[in-house]
Amino acid sequence: MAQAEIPSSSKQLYHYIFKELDGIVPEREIDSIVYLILEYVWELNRTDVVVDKMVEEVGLKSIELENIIFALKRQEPIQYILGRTEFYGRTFYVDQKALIPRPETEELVDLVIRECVERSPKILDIGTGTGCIPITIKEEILNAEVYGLDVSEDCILLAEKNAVALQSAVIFYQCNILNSQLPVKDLDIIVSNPPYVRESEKSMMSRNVLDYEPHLALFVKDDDPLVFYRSISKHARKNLKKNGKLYFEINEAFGNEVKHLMEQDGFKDVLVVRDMQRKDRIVRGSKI
Ligand SMILES: C[S@@+](CC[C@H](N)C(=O)[O-])C[C@H]1O[C@@H](n2cnc3c(N)ncnc32)[C@H](O)[C@@H]1O
Repeated sequence: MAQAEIPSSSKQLYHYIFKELDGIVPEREIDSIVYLILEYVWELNRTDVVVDKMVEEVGLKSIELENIIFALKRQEPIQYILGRTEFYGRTFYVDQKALIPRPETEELVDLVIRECVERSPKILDIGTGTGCIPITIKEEILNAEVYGLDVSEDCILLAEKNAVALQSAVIFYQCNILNSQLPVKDLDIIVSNPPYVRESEKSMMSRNVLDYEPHLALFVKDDDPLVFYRSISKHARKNLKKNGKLYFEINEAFGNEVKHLMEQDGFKDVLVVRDMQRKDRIVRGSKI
Protein backbone atom coordinates (compact mmCIF):
# COMPACT_ATOMS: atom_id res chain seq x y z
CA MET A 1 0.00 0.00 0.00
CA ALA A 2 1.87 3.11 -1.21
CA GLN A 3 1.38 6.27 0.87
CA ALA A 4 0.40 8.30 -2.20
CA GLU A 5 -2.63 6.07 -2.74
CA ILE A 6 -4.35 7.11 0.47
CA PRO A 7 -6.81 9.97 -0.11
CA SER A 8 -7.23 12.88 2.30
CA SER A 9 -10.95 13.42 1.76
CA SER A 10 -12.78 11.42 4.44
CA LYS A 11 -15.40 10.21 1.94
CA GLN A 12 -12.72 8.90 -0.40
CA LEU A 13 -10.86 7.45 2.59
CA TYR A 14 -14.04 5.58 3.58
CA HIS A 15 -14.39 4.10 0.08
CA TYR A 16 -10.67 3.30 -0.05
CA ILE A 17 -10.77 1.25 3.18
CA PHE A 18 -14.12 -0.30 2.19
CA LYS A 19 -12.54 -1.61 -1.01
CA GLU A 20 -9.51 -2.92 0.87
CA LEU A 21 -11.80 -4.94 3.18
CA ASP A 22 -14.03 -6.29 0.43
CA GLY A 23 -13.73 -10.08 0.49
CA ILE A 24 -11.76 -10.03 3.75
CA VAL A 25 -14.55 -9.46 6.28
CA PRO A 26 -18.22 -10.43 5.90
CA GLU A 27 -20.06 -7.97 3.66
CA ARG A 28 -22.62 -7.00 6.32
CA GLU A 29 -19.81 -5.99 8.71
CA ILE A 30 -17.64 -3.94 6.33
CA ASP A 31 -19.38 -0.61 6.93
CA SER A 32 -19.17 -0.79 10.73
CA ILE A 33 -15.53 -2.00 10.63
CA VAL A 34 -14.55 0.85 8.28
CA TYR A 35 -16.05 3.33 10.76
CA LEU A 36 -14.26 1.67 13.70
CA ILE A 37 -10.97 2.08 11.80
CA LEU A 38 -11.69 5.68 10.78
CA GLU A 39 -12.53 6.51 14.41
CA TYR A 40 -9.46 4.73 15.79
CA VAL A 41 -6.87 6.01 13.33
CA TRP A 42 -8.18 9.48 12.38
CA GLU A 43 -10.91 10.16 15.00
CA LEU A 44 -13.46 10.49 12.20
CA ASN A 45 -17.13 9.75 12.86
CA ARG A 46 -20.08 9.20 10.50
CA THR A 47 -20.90 12.91 10.38
CA ASP A 48 -17.31 13.76 9.42
CA VAL A 49 -17.63 11.39 6.48
CA VAL A 50 -21.04 12.77 5.45
CA VAL A 51 -19.67 16.34 5.36
CA ASP A 52 -16.47 15.02 3.76
CA LYS A 53 -14.07 16.48 6.32
CA MET A 54 -10.52 16.74 5.04
CA VAL A 55 -7.90 14.69 6.88
CA GLU A 56 -4.55 16.24 7.63
CA GLU A 57 -1.31 14.27 7.49
CA VAL A 58 -3.17 11.22 6.21
CA GLY A 59 0.02 9.54 4.98
CA LEU A 60 1.60 9.55 8.46
CA LYS A 61 -0.98 7.04 9.63
CA SER A 62 -0.72 4.79 6.58
CA ILE A 63 1.44 2.21 8.39
CA GLU A 64 -1.15 1.97 11.15
CA LEU A 65 -3.88 1.39 8.56
CA GLU A 66 -1.73 -1.15 6.75
CA ASN A 67 -1.16 -3.10 10.00
CA ILE A 68 -4.88 -3.16 10.77
CA ILE A 69 -5.78 -4.43 7.29
CA PHE A 70 -3.01 -7.03 7.48
CA ALA A 71 -4.36 -8.31 10.83
CA LEU A 72 -7.91 -8.44 9.42
CA LYS A 73 -6.59 -10.51 6.52
CA ARG A 74 -5.26 -12.98 9.12
CA GLN A 75 -8.87 -13.17 10.42
CA GLU A 76 -8.02 -11.41 13.69
CA PRO A 77 -11.18 -9.87 15.21
CA ILE A 78 -11.27 -6.07 14.88
CA GLN A 79 -11.88 -5.74 18.63
CA TYR A 80 -8.56 -7.43 19.45
CA ILE A 81 -6.74 -5.42 16.77
CA LEU A 82 -7.99 -2.12 18.19
CA GLY A 83 -7.83 -3.39 21.81
CA ARG A 84 -11.29 -2.16 22.68
CA THR A 85 -14.99 -2.70 22.13
CA GLU A 86 -18.36 -1.17 22.99
CA PHE A 87 -20.67 -2.81 25.52
CA TYR A 88 -23.96 -1.28 26.68
CA GLY A 89 -22.76 2.19 25.67
CA ARG A 90 -19.32 2.05 27.29
CA THR A 91 -15.86 1.31 25.90
CA PHE A 92 -14.03 -1.70 27.36
CA TYR A 93 -10.44 -2.80 26.84
CA VAL A 94 -10.20 -6.27 25.32
CA ASP A 95 -7.32 -8.64 24.62
CA GLN A 96 -6.92 -12.23 23.54
CA LYS A 97 -7.03 -13.52 27.12
CA ALA A 98 -10.73 -12.63 27.43
CA LEU A 99 -13.83 -13.28 25.36
CA ILE A 100 -15.05 -10.34 23.25
CA PRO A 101 -18.35 -9.21 24.85
CA ARG A 102 -21.36 -10.10 22.69
CA PRO A 103 -24.70 -8.36 22.02
CA GLU A 104 -26.55 -11.33 23.59
CA THR A 105 -24.77 -10.56 26.85
CA GLU A 106 -25.99 -6.96 26.62
CA GLU A 107 -29.49 -8.48 26.58
CA LEU A 108 -28.67 -10.51 29.71
CA VAL A 109 -27.39 -7.42 31.51
CA ASP A 110 -30.39 -5.42 30.36
CA LEU A 111 -32.78 -8.00 31.86
CA VAL A 112 -30.93 -7.97 35.20
CA ILE A 113 -31.09 -4.17 35.30
CA ARG A 114 -34.78 -3.98 34.32
CA GLU A 115 -35.87 -6.61 36.85
CA CYS A 116 -33.83 -5.37 39.78
CA VAL A 117 -36.14 -3.92 42.44
CA GLU A 118 -33.90 -4.11 45.53
CA ARG A 119 -32.35 -1.00 47.01
CA SER A 120 -28.57 -1.40 47.29
CA PRO A 121 -28.51 -4.96 45.89
CA LYS A 122 -25.50 -7.21 46.39
CA ILE A 123 -24.57 -8.82 43.05
CA LEU A 124 -21.95 -11.35 41.86
CA ASP A 125 -20.93 -12.11 38.26
CA ILE A 126 -19.35 -15.56 37.74
CA GLY A 127 -16.88 -15.91 34.82
CA THR A 128 -16.36 -12.19 34.39
CA GLY A 129 -13.88 -12.00 31.46
CA THR A 130 -13.44 -8.31 30.64
CA GLY A 131 -15.69 -7.37 33.59
CA CYS A 132 -18.31 -6.04 31.18
CA ILE A 133 -21.26 -7.52 33.14
CA PRO A 134 -20.47 -6.35 36.70
CA ILE A 135 -19.11 -2.95 35.63
CA THR A 136 -22.22 -2.21 33.57
CA ILE A 137 -24.50 -3.34 36.41
CA LYS A 138 -22.57 -1.25 38.93
CA GLU A 139 -22.95 1.83 36.75
CA GLU A 140 -26.64 1.26 35.92
CA ILE A 141 -28.11 0.14 39.28
CA LEU A 142 -28.09 2.76 41.99
CA ASN A 143 -26.03 1.85 45.09
CA ALA A 144 -25.35 -1.69 43.90
CA GLU A 145 -22.53 -3.57 45.65
CA VAL A 146 -20.98 -5.57 42.84
CA TYR A 147 -18.40 -8.37 42.60
CA GLY A 148 -16.94 -10.40 39.75
CA LEU A 149 -14.87 -13.57 39.68
CA ASP A 150 -12.91 -15.55 37.10
CA VAL A 151 -10.51 -18.49 37.14
CA SER A 152 -8.13 -16.61 34.85
CA GLU A 153 -5.69 -14.18 36.46
CA ASP A 154 -5.31 -12.39 33.11
CA CYS A 155 -9.07 -11.77 33.01
CA ILE A 156 -9.04 -10.41 36.56
CA LEU A 157 -6.24 -7.97 35.64
CA LEU A 158 -8.13 -6.88 32.51
CA ALA A 159 -11.42 -6.49 34.41
CA GLU A 160 -9.66 -4.40 37.05
CA LYS A 161 -8.13 -2.23 34.32
CA ASN A 162 -11.62 -1.68 32.86
CA ALA A 163 -13.06 -0.87 36.30
CA VAL A 164 -10.34 1.75 36.84
CA ALA A 165 -10.84 3.25 33.38
CA LEU A 166 -14.60 3.48 33.90
CA GLN A 167 -14.24 4.58 37.55
CA SER A 168 -16.40 1.71 38.65
CA ALA A 169 -15.97 0.32 42.19
CA VAL A 170 -16.36 -3.40 41.40
CA ILE A 171 -14.32 -5.92 43.41
CA PHE A 172 -12.83 -8.89 41.55
CA TYR A 173 -11.66 -12.29 42.81
CA GLN A 174 -9.66 -15.01 41.14
CA CYS A 175 -11.54 -18.24 41.86
CA ASN A 176 -12.28 -21.59 40.22
CA ILE A 177 -16.04 -21.97 40.51
CA LEU A 178 -15.85 -25.74 40.01
CA ASN A 179 -13.84 -26.43 43.15
CA SER A 180 -14.12 -23.42 45.51
CA GLN A 181 -16.71 -21.74 47.69
CA LEU A 182 -18.01 -18.32 46.62
CA PRO A 183 -15.94 -15.44 47.99
CA VAL A 184 -19.12 -13.42 48.79
CA LYS A 185 -22.35 -14.51 50.48
CA ASP A 186 -25.90 -13.22 51.16
CA LEU A 187 -26.35 -12.11 47.58
CA ASP A 188 -29.46 -10.62 45.97
CA ILE A 189 -28.43 -11.53 42.44
CA ILE A 190 -25.99 -13.95 40.81
CA VAL A 191 -25.41 -13.59 37.08
CA SER A 192 -23.25 -15.76 34.83
CA ASN A 193 -22.34 -16.25 31.20
CA PRO A 194 -20.21 -19.40 31.65
CA PRO A 195 -18.47 -21.43 28.93
CA TYR A 196 -21.24 -23.24 27.03
CA VAL A 197 -20.12 -24.21 23.51
CA ARG A 198 -19.72 -27.98 23.02
CA GLU A 199 -16.42 -29.20 21.52
CA SER A 200 -18.46 -30.79 18.72
CA GLU A 201 -19.73 -27.32 17.70
CA LYS A 202 -16.18 -26.23 16.77
CA SER A 203 -16.65 -27.36 13.18
CA MET A 204 -19.45 -24.78 12.76
CA MET A 205 -17.41 -21.87 14.14
CA SER A 206 -15.48 -19.27 12.18
CA ARG A 207 -11.70 -18.95 12.24
CA ASN A 208 -11.73 -15.54 13.87
CA VAL A 209 -13.37 -17.07 16.95
CA LEU A 210 -11.51 -20.40 16.98
CA ASP A 211 -8.02 -19.03 16.30
CA TYR A 212 -8.17 -15.93 18.51
CA GLU A 213 -10.68 -16.17 21.37
CA PRO A 214 -9.71 -18.08 24.55
CA HIS A 215 -10.98 -21.67 24.51
CA LEU A 216 -11.16 -21.54 28.31
CA ALA A 217 -13.98 -19.01 27.92
CA LEU A 218 -15.85 -20.90 25.23
CA PHE A 219 -15.78 -24.67 25.42
CA VAL A 220 -17.22 -27.46 27.51
CA LYS A 221 -16.97 -31.20 26.99
CA ASP A 222 -19.74 -32.82 24.95
CA ASP A 223 -20.37 -35.42 27.66
CA ASP A 224 -21.05 -32.75 30.31
CA PRO A 225 -22.16 -29.50 28.65
CA LEU A 226 -23.99 -28.22 31.76
CA VAL A 227 -21.08 -28.65 34.17
CA PHE A 228 -20.96 -24.90 34.97
CA TYR A 229 -24.74 -24.55 35.30
CA ARG A 230 -24.94 -27.41 37.84
CA SER A 231 -22.12 -26.00 39.91
CA ILE A 232 -23.31 -22.36 39.80
CA SER A 233 -26.92 -23.33 40.55
CA LYS A 234 -25.74 -25.16 43.71
CA HIS A 235 -23.60 -22.18 44.76
CA ALA A 236 -26.59 -19.90 44.12
CA ARG A 237 -28.95 -22.02 46.22
CA LYS A 238 -26.50 -21.73 49.11
CA ASN A 239 -25.47 -18.10 48.79
CA LEU A 240 -28.50 -16.20 47.52
CA LYS A 241 -30.88 -14.57 49.99
CA LYS A 242 -34.53 -15.76 50.00
CA ASN A 243 -36.14 -14.57 46.73
CA GLY A 244 -32.66 -13.78 45.38
CA LYS A 245 -32.33 -14.22 41.63
CA LEU A 246 -30.06 -16.30 39.41
CA TYR A 247 -29.53 -15.26 35.77
CA PHE A 248 -27.75 -17.43 33.19
CA GLU A 249 -26.78 -16.86 29.59
CA ILE A 250 -27.17 -20.25 27.86
CA ASN A 251 -26.44 -22.29 24.77
CA GLU A 252 -29.65 -22.08 22.73
CA ALA A 253 -29.81 -25.89 22.66
CA PHE A 254 -30.22 -26.21 26.44
CA GLY A 255 -33.04 -23.90 27.53
CA ASN A 256 -35.25 -26.63 28.93
CA GLU A 257 -32.39 -28.56 30.52
CA VAL A 258 -31.13 -25.49 32.41
CA LYS A 259 -34.69 -24.63 33.48
CA HIS A 260 -35.20 -28.18 34.78
CA LEU A 261 -31.87 -28.14 36.59
CA MET A 262 -32.74 -24.88 38.37
CA GLU A 263 -36.20 -26.12 39.34
CA GLN A 264 -34.65 -29.27 40.81
CA ASP A 265 -32.30 -27.05 42.82
CA GLY A 266 -35.29 -25.24 44.35
CA PHE A 267 -35.73 -22.18 42.12
CA LYS A 268 -39.22 -20.86 41.35
CA ASP A 269 -40.59 -18.73 38.49
CA VAL A 270 -37.92 -20.15 36.21
CA LEU A 271 -38.20 -18.58 32.79
CA VAL A 272 -36.41 -19.19 29.47
CA VAL A 273 -36.00 -15.90 27.58
CA ARG A 274 -35.28 -15.59 23.85
CA ASP A 275 -32.73 -13.18 22.39
CA MET A 276 -33.22 -10.82 19.45
CA GLN A 277 -32.47 -13.68 17.04
CA ARG A 278 -35.40 -15.54 18.68
CA LYS A 279 -33.06 -18.15 20.19
CA ASP A 280 -33.33 -19.38 23.79
CA ARG A 281 -30.55 -17.34 25.42
CA ILE A 282 -31.29 -16.52 29.06
CA VAL A 283 -32.71 -18.54 31.96
CA ARG A 284 -33.61 -16.85 35.21
CA GLY A 285 -35.30 -17.91 38.42
CA SER A 286 -35.77 -16.95 42.07
CA LYS A 287 -34.65 -18.85 45.14
CA ILE A 288 -37.58 -20.19 47.16
C1 LIG B 1 -18.23 -17.09 28.12
S1 LIG B 1 -16.95 -16.27 28.98
C2 LIG B 1 -17.83 -14.86 29.62
C3 LIG B 1 -17.00 -13.62 29.80
C4 LIG B 1 -17.81 -12.36 30.14
N1 LIG B 1 -18.60 -12.56 31.33
C5 LIG B 1 -18.73 -11.99 28.99
O1 LIG B 1 -19.92 -12.24 29.10
O2 LIG B 1 -18.24 -11.42 27.99
C6 LIG B 1 -16.74 -17.34 30.37
C7 LIG B 1 -15.72 -16.91 31.41
O3 LIG B 1 -15.65 -17.93 32.43
C8 LIG B 1 -14.31 -18.07 32.86
N2 LIG B 1 -14.14 -19.42 33.44
C9 LIG B 1 -13.88 -20.59 32.78
N3 LIG B 1 -13.76 -21.59 33.67
C10 LIG B 1 -13.97 -21.06 34.90
C11 LIG B 1 -13.97 -21.60 36.23
N4 LIG B 1 -13.74 -22.91 36.44
N5 LIG B 1 -14.19 -20.77 37.28
C12 LIG B 1 -14.42 -19.44 37.05
N6 LIG B 1 -14.43 -18.87 35.83
C13 LIG B 1 -14.22 -19.66 34.77
C14 LIG B 1 -13.48 -17.84 31.62
O4 LIG B 1 -12.16 -17.44 31.94
C15 LIG B 1 -14.30 -16.73 30.92
O5 LIG B 1 -13.82 -15.46 31.26
